[in-house]
Amino acid sequence: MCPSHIAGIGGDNDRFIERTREPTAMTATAHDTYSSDRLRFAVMGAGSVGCYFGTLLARAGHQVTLIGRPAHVQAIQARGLRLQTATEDIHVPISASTDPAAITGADVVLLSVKSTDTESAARQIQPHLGAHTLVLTLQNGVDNDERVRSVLGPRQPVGAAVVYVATAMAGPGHVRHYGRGDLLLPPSPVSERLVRELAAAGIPAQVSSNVRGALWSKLVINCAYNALSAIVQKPYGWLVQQDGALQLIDNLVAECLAVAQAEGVEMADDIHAAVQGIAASMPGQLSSTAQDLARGHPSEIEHLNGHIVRRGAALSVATPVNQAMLVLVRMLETLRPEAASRP
Ligand SMILES: NC(=O)C1=CN([C@@H]2O[C@H](COP(=O)(O)OP(=O)(O)OC[C@H]3O[C@@H](n4cnc5c(N)ncnc54)[C@H](OP(=O)(O)O)[C@@H]3O)[C@@H](O)[C@H]2O)C=CC1
Ligand SMILES: CC(C)(CO)C(=O)C(=O)O
Repeated sequence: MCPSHIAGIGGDNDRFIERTREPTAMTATAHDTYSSDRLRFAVMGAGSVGCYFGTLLARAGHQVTLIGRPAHVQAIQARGLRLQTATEDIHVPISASTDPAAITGADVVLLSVKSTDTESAARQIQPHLGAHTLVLTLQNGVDNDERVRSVLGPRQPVGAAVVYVATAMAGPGHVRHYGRGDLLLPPSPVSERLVRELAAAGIPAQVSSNVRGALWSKLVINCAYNALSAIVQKPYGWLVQQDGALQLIDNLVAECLAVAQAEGVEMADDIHAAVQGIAASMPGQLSSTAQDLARGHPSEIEHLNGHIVRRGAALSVATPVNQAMLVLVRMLETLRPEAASRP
């Protein structure tokens, strides 16, 4: 389901970008310094977020390699990546591979797997990273950068970005964009340059000294709505009209804020306004957790309400309402179609 508030779905005005460049695999170079030309990117996890940002960067002339699953890679190799937005529908030639070794030579790796796959993705790229290569997590959840660091070690540059976008894969090699598309980046030696080059590619970005607070704000929003929307398979506008739902959401938010405070997080936004704003601005939207459950995919719940419950337990903050959401979604996950068909 698309976030109908943000933008209409792009019309089918099939506008194709000419194949001015053949897709090229990233070439192995002595990769201990940033490229003096445009930064070279790799995307680990060519799903909707990675394909969206990767496509804009490739269109702007950056060398970009997508690492993804075979069906997406085959489609991208055959036809380029199809990006459909409210205003355009384009195919962009872009290098794609199923082999993580193809990231060799990247200055920046955009890690855009789901939070459930963070460590395994980090392990797969590790042998192919340059000493200077920045691994930037483009994920929901507040500890992906730490988890990547725990695999790659303290010497590898690693940072978390906050991703404000609404995208979905519509089919192999076909990404749909529904709204926004901006990034908040952590300070790093390459961040100012990244901001400039991202802007030139049509990706608004800012450097923030409080990415953690912004990630936590997103986490609180996710904890407020995602499980609830998943459990009843209903969009946010419907949820908030149900008797008692606003109180339940308030209770979820209060627990999250108590954990955040105990963690010493400086929240980046007026969180109550942000939580209310979601139902008002995305009334027709189902949460990503609801969509994952509906498709029989594992959800990121362990990194949303699950994170609050684990950190709450460690910090002696009670989180019974988040725990209820977590346990209910876990139960629904065990009932998902493929799980049910397993012996
Ligand atoms: N979509 C959105 O609008 C937004 C998403 N986010 C966050 O961004 C992150 C990415 O989300 P999204 O792009 O929607 O997720 P997707 O599931 O669309 O993309 C992740 C892709 O990575 C693939 N993948 C996982 N592990 C590997 C691997 N080792 N090698 C190759 N490919 C791999 C997955 O394949 P498979 O499914 O087969 O495992 C999947 O195709 C999430 O944390 C999400 O919460 C944040 C803001 C908005
Ligand atoms: C902001 C929100 C709640 C929008 O659906 C989201 O991030 C999600 O579904 O995971």
